[in-house]
Amino acid sequence: MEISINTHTAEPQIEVYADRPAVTEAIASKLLTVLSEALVSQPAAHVSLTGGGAGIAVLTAVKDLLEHSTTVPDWSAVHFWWGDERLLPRDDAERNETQARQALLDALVDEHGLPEENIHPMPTSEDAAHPAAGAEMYAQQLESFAPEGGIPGPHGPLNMPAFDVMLLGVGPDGHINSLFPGKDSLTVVGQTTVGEEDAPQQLGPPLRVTLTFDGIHTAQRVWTAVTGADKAEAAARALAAEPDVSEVPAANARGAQETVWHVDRAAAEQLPRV
Ligand SMILES: O=C(O)[C@H](O)[C@@H](O)[C@H](O)[C@H](O)COP(=O)(O)O
Repeated sequence: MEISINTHTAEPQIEVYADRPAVTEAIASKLLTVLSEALVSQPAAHVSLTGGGAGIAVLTAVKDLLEHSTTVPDWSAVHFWWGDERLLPRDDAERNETQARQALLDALVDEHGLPEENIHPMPTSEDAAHPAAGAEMYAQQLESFAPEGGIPGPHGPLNMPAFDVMLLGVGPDGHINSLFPGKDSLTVVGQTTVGEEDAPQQLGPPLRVTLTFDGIHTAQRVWTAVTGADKAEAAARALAAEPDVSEVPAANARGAQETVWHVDRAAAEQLPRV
């Protein structure tokens, strides 16, 4: 199964920072700016969140920045979605939703005017009996925020909101969201979400819901947060010339208008173009 990069998306730009705090502060600051600017000409802005250490650290950095930043979006017009989730009970500590609420979203709701209904978590194990059902439920939620006619994608229009920013972490094996090397989910086209029954054991709970590559590629901006020496090989493989996406899904972490890899020095160690 060889999968190529979707070349109708933006070539990756690489930004190297000293360490994880520098990566997460930079992303947090850009996020506040991009959302504020988007809301000048749009009624709403949509952000897709991710899990993992770096993804959650970005949210903590946003919360820290709120204390002294003068560039702050109108949170009542910002919607938060997820790129992947574990099919676990509501409030389970391993859910990306639970971690994101603790890191940032609870504070935005309690103190900064984010309406609870603007938070769009992926289904829990109470909501959906299995990942395929959860994926279908989330596809319907996404569809209810789709612009008329959907968003153009390489395999036809997709019914989902246009994400202004999609945050992604990258696993040491090169996965993004819950798109893991060698899995059938990588070949799914023309739909926004897919279920994963068998995430690699060492990466936590096996039952997942994830956006597809097509779903990721509709995002205007895709920003990765990649830190630590254990990510150096995955980053180098993803950013090498002509990678096989089925072996390193992160090679296809690309946005419609902008793709930025935010890496710290340790993760950049093996990059060909830095
Ligand atoms: O649900 C998840 O686990 C994530 O969405 C996953 O794709 C994560 O972003 C990577 O595994 C990187 O995680 P780290 O930043 O912890 O390495």
